[in-house]
Amino acid sequence: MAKVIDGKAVAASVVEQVTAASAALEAETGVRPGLAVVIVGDDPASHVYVSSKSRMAKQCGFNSVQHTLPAETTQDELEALVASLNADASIHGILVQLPLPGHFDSDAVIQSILPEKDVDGLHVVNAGKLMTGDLEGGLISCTPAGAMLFVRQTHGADLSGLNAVVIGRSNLFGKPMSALLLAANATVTTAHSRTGDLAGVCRNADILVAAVGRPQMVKADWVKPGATVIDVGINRIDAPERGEGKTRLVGDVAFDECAEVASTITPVPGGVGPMTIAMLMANTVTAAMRANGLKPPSF
Ligand SMILES: Nc1nc2c(c(=O)[nH]1)N[C@@H](CN(C=O)c1ccc(C(=O)N[C@@H](CCC(=O)O)C(=O)O)cc1)CN2
Repeated sequence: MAKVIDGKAVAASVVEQVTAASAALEAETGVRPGLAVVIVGDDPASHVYVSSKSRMAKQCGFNSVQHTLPAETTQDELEALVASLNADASIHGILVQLPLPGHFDSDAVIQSILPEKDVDGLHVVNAGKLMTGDLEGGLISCTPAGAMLFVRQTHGADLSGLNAVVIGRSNLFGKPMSALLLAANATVTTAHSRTGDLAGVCRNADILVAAVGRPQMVKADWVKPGATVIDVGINRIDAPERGEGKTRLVGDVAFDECAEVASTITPVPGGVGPMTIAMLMANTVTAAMRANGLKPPSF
């Protein structure tokens, strides 16, 4: 049976470090890190995530501001709000919860955030810094940064000689995850829905990262014996065994069978998910410290 990574415990230790850094910043400069979270529309899951972000920001000692906008908000109105947050010196981090309702040009909204306040790490300036191996100068997308912390805790900082396969090529996760693994010297394959013999490609991975959004797609015979398996999927499926109409969360990995083959594996829930919010806090204190001429700790 594989070692199961406790994402909640790792996230709690990141939050503890962030809280200490936030207190130190306030003691030295009188400035509290400010995080503005913007949500548009009624998506229930997004509202749960945003509430958790605002709550966690307060717990870290931040000035936490939430803007809740109706689904009918226009592109111009949303970009005007971002512009006002860009100009607000008390706000060091801006996050626009995704997905936005269908009528928005999400990329234009993200690119309107100042790169130094882009705590989601999605602005082209931050994505470009990551791509060119500048891991200290920009802000790194939260979920891949959290997943990478698990990889570092398992394999150390240098992944020379290891094959890593990332299934998924989104800007939010797959591309930055591949870039982080490459920067740590892994030999990286970014696989996706058009990859031929996906199972065979995955079987070559010492580190297998699944972010496809298809419940329990990765099976035991896709996993190299002794591999590290990181599951980024969050899928809600029917769970009639729990009663009529009940559901449960599963990842992109068939956990029970893959745990028999892997040496280390993340669960869903309680694996990568909690790291997303913890690393958002880390990015916010990082942005606030930089804005005040201080060197942030590395998380
Ligand atoms: N602007 C952004 N939008 C979205 C991001 C993001 O990083 N930036 N990521 C996801 C949603 N997300 C945060 O926003 C998020 C997803 C999951 C979790 C989490 O802790 N999951 C738990 C299970 C939660 C549950 O019970 O439903 C877990 O995996 O243990 C936190 C944050 C899309 N949008």
